[in-house]
Amino acid sequence: MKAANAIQVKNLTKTFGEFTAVNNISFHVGKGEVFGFLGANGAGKTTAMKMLIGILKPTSGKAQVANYDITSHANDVKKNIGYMSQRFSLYNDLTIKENITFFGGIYGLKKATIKTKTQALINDLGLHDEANKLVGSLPLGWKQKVAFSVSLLHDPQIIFLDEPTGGVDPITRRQFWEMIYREAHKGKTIFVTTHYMDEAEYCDRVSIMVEGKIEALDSPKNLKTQYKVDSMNQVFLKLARNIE
Ligand SMILES: Nc1ncnc2c1ncn2[C@@H]1O[C@H](COP(=O)(O)OP(=O)(O)OP(=O)(O)O)[C@@H](O)[C@H]1O
Repeated sequence: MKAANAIQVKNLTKTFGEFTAVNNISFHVGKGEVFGFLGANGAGKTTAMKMLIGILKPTSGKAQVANYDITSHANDVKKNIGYMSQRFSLYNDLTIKENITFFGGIYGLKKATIKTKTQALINDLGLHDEANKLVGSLPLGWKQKVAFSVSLLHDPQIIFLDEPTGGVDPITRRQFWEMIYREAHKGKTIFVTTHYMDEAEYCDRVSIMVEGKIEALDSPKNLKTQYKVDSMNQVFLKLARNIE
């Protein structure tokens, strides 16, 4: 497996009883790449992502994340990745500062580092007036921006984002993607699932999962050429919904 890749997946499969949720998928993600992981509801994205972040054991196949085997070195994988999901991110009943301190502690950062990082994060996001407010009182878009920054506190090489912008307005989504690009330019690898096809256009490469299998994988430009359509939305509809 090539060391230059941040993620390397070979014949990864997960079955639940008779049902195959992830069916023999193989792909790689290069360092510093923004990789979109798409699929309709139930296609198997979350199951695949859970295996890659080391919390679900594959039935068969192999994967390396940050050069660690996801089965034999799951704890090393966890230390070297950031994770953020739309469903769970921050504690609503803690302030922004308290959330940063709490997660910094979980990531094993020293007190002084947490203090410096807290200030940097608040400065970067321009959240001086909100730093001592409960996260629950913030608009969703702001929560997600803070959650993304918190997922970066321990300086992970790879960041997994599971529908990070679900339910967020278009302007905030655009700002969120600017944050993603900034991290990619620093050399971080971004693995992101989304249901927004305009966001798929922002990815360097995109894979589309259908019923547990990866049916397409290429840059948005090449996929549009391959499927002879003008948008990623049409590519997705052709594949995931089987519409001709
Ligand atoms: N623990 C489990 N036991 C049995 N079936 C499961 C389990 N986890 C997931 N599945 C099934 O595997 C399939 C893929 O689910 P998964 O959550 O990975 O899809 P997804 O692509 O992430 O969908 P969504 O976009 O809705 O989150 C679904 O049919 C789901 O019901």
